[in-house]
Amino acid sequence: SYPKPDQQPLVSGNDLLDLQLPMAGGGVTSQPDEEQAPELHVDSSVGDASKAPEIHSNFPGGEAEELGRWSYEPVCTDYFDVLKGPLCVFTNSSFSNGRGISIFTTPTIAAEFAALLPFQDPTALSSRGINPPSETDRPWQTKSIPGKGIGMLAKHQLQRGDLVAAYTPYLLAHMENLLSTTDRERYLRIAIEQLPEPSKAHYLSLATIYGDLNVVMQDVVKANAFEMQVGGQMHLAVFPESSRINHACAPNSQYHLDPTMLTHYVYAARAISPNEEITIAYAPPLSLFAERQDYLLSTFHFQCSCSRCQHGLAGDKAVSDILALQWALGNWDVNSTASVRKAEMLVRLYKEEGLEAFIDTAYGHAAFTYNAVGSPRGAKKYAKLAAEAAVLKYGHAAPGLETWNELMHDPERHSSWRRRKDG
Ligand SMILES: C[S@@+](CC[C@H](N)C(=O)[O-])C[C@H]1O[C@@H](n2cnc3c(N)ncnc32)[C@H](O)[C@@H]1O
Repeated sequence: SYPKPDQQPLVSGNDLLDLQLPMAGGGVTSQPDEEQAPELHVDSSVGDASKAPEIHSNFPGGEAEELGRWSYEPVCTDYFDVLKGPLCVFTNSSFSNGRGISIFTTPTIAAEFAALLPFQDPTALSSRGINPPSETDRPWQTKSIPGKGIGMLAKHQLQRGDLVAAYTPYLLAHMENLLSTTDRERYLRIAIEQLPEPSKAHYLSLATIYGDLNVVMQDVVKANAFEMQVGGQMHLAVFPESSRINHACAPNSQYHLDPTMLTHYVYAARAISPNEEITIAYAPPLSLFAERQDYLLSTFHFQCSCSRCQHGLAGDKAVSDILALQWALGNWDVNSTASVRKAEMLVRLYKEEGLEAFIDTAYGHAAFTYNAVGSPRGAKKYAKLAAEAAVLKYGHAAPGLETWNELMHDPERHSSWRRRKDG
């Protein structure tokens, strides 16, 4: 069956700050949860800094060669039983031609980071077009947008599938709830201070939610971080260039993260005109108007006035129609009302609602539905589209690719073949 397409939410569900900051607010940004993909069912308060513990280095081992790949001796917290180690700041200033990277994590996980290709091969990122150094190599520029702060605009025409941005983070921070806000701020400050000067200044120029200088390092994380899992542990990552991409409920772009390359990719999900704003979804696209508004207001402190939100409650009809169609198409019981007409309607609704960034779900349902009524032509067509859409959304390790391949090349062998009598 086609595995669940969890969408990487923009910044994530960690409650850094939330437990301890005296302000109201939601969690660190989280990428919108994706609607379940088709599945074939056969049967502290911000305290006085003087009270913060002395920061000391207790990096286990500490041998020169062990430290060699980090530009500074790691600065560590006390040992945490639950982590089986301390949390330390690891900085590599020469990472990606002097862009730099700081990681706040355990020494064990830091060793896993250090084993990744971008740390091992200095050309691994540049040879793949990641972190392009020159502005002329970028298809985007930034501009102040009324009511939204800074935004990212297309410099020229882009087509669906075109790469918009591919960048590594300046900061990766273990998603823990062990430190007080004050202590965490001290370590994150060291992480940012140790970056090369332009990167540090770039980090500090990014948007914040609260605007409280006492917690500015975490505030930037809250407004800009995405979740990235490395070493079996979720980390929050700040990708400064892509951080300028504002939200829309019908976004023209989609992003995914590749933890092996430590890279955040953004692709055009539909045609984008020159000077059009590039947008991604911070909120789950198939949630209702009020739910999206609540989420964006509580988590990011802004009121969304995007095209879908301007339709307000009227747009909810399309959401419930989409959900109802997906439910019907995912029902494999004998009494199912699934049909190719419904599958085509689902694809059309995704396009009409501007949800091309999430259309893999609709294409997947259509591929199964055509195959289930014994139409290999329709199954192949939609399996190909589902595969392309899944790669755009998840990258080359997208879930379900094997299924789409099988349906593309040998639909009759797939368990959905002729599973429904008529369409
Ligand atoms: C990741 S940043 C995006 C870039 C940001 N505009 C900047 O100036 O750097 C997230 C913040 O941008 C603003 N933002 C993003 N999308 C928005 C939208 N659709 N309408 C209004 N503000 C938005 C909010 O202040 C949000 O907390």
